[in-house]
Amino acid sequence: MTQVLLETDGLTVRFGGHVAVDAVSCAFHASELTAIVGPNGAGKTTYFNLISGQIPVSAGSVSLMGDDITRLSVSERCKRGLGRAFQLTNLFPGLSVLENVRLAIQAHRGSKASLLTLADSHHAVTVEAMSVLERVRLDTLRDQAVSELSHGNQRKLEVAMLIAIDPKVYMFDEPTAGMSVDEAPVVLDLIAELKAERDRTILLVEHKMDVIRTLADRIIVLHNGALVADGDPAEVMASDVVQDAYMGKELADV
Ligand SMILES: Nc1ncnc2c1ncn2[C@@H]1O[C@H](COP(=O)(O)OP(=O)(O)OP(=O)(O)O)[C@@H](O)[C@H]1O
Repeated sequence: MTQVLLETDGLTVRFGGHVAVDAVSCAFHASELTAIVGPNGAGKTTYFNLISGQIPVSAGSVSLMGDDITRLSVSERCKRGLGRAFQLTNLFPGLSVLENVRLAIQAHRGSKASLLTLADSHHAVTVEAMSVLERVRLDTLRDQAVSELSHGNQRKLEVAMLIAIDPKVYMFDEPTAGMSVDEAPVVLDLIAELKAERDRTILLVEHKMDVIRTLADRIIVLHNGALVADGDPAEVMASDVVQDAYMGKELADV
């Protein structure tokens, strides 16, 4: 088994009396794409929010490459290699496509950029940004203001900005939602490439079964905040527990 990059142990959050994520223990490995599925309100987005630090935990812990990051801020987690698309990297609508990616790269480089001369740094960042934009097929729109992009292209730009900061763990929450049929494959191909090329852990919250079938190495199922199934996609999707969860039946016997 490959290296564990991310792990949650007994991860729990309560909102008043409601347990939205209930003692979820799970390890995620390098080069593995895990789809997180479950019916509406199962706790998938809340589990993501706990991992990325958007909300504090009630109990349990999150570890990244063996380090406990449970008390770290969103930006500290990001610096350590946890990258979440669509919430982490806010777009700057008044700036161009290229400037948005340049800013992501510069923020990621931080003090390292000061080792280069200003002119060299500017050129290097532009070259890197253009290479990322080519990957998401947005290079021809480099000078367009983000506010003028289609919804699908804005989401592709968010993926580009995430690739630019090169995280160890990628978190995607329904990455193709709202995209047209010709836009979605570009993003799905990219996600598949990231796993193969960069040896990264990818977590994907997804409802679309065709996307899960194409990309997932593993599926975990949340139901009423608890982890109720974990394993090979075909077996998990065929299991009684998943059939019951999606049919909204009781899972008292799990
Ligand atoms: N900040 C909050 N305060 C109170 N309850 C919350 C909060 N955030 C989430 N919840 C509740 O926690 C439960 C899990 O919600 P969550 O959005 O994580 O589910 P989900 O599996 O992502 O659903 P969907 O597939 O519809 O996006 C829901 O009952 C939701 O109402």
